[in-house]
Amino acid sequence: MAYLSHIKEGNAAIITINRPPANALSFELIQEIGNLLDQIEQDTEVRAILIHGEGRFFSAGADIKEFTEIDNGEEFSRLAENGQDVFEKVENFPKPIIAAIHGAALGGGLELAMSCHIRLVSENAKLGLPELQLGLIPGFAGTQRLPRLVGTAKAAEMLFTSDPLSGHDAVKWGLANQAFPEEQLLEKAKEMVQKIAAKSPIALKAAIELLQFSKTPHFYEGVRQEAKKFGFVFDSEDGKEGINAFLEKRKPNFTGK
Ligand SMILES: C/C=C/C(=O)SCCNC(=O)CCNC(=O)[C@H](O)C(C)(C)COP(=O)(O)OP(=O)(O)OC[C@H]1O[C@@H](n2cnc3c(N)ncnc32)[C@H](O)[C@@H]1OP(=O)(O)O
Repeated sequence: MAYLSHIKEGNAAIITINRPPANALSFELIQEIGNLLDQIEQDTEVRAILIHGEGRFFSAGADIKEFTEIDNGEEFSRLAENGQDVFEKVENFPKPIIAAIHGAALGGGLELAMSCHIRLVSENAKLGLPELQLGLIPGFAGTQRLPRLVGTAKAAEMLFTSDPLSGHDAVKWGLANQAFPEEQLLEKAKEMVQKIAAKSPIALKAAIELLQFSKTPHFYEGVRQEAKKFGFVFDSEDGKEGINAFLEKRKPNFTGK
């Protein structure tokens, strides 16, 4: 089943995520992102990429329904490592990737968006890492990428409260580059991707490689620790309670076990 499609417009590739109802990032969809990027990397006609979501949201995060198929924390840690690897490929991709975010980019959806080089948002979009609401923590490098963008204090507030930022506030905090009324977002994002695609692919690749040096060895150690702790919290009773509460559409009752 293909949840991603792409079309070429000039020297840009426009990727659409289409997995109703919420573009939740299933294991399969995350693999598809990696595979499609491998394909696009070889396509010399494509010099810049735009990724956006079909339907109501950019992406509401990892597929919480699939979490119930996972038996133990170790498997959950592997799920995190796999997502981290694909999103690292996104951030290291030799051609610029813009995320156009409407509706919501939550959890893994925001982690995907944060691994893109540029984020354009609709003013009313919701951007957040609400995993603690599920008794979990982010697992696709969100604990490391969010503070790089918004600072540690704001990242702590967003993690601890699970409250998302509006698109407007995401720009204020440096999480997004620019905000537009939702009906203009795609058009504005397409204008930007075409502007970037007109640049030298050699210079773009060099600029991306240089931007990666802002990631210190601590970033990679933090990402490794995140995957470990992602599995650890999954094994707690609170982790099960949070996931069940979401699926049963009720508030979780966390006991600290
Ligand atoms: C390592 C990474 C970890 C993670 O990413 S963990 C996941 C983090 N994400 C979240 O916790 C977000 C969860 N979703 C929500 O908070 C809400 O949803 C929204 C704010 C996105 C939308 O709310 P509303 O407009 O009231 O719609 P609705 O009825 O809640 O959702 C529509 C349908 O979409 C499904 N859905 C939403 N998010 C997810 C998801 N992350 N995984 C799987 N399904 C999801 C729902 O269940 C429902 O489906 P149905 O109509 O069949 O009841």
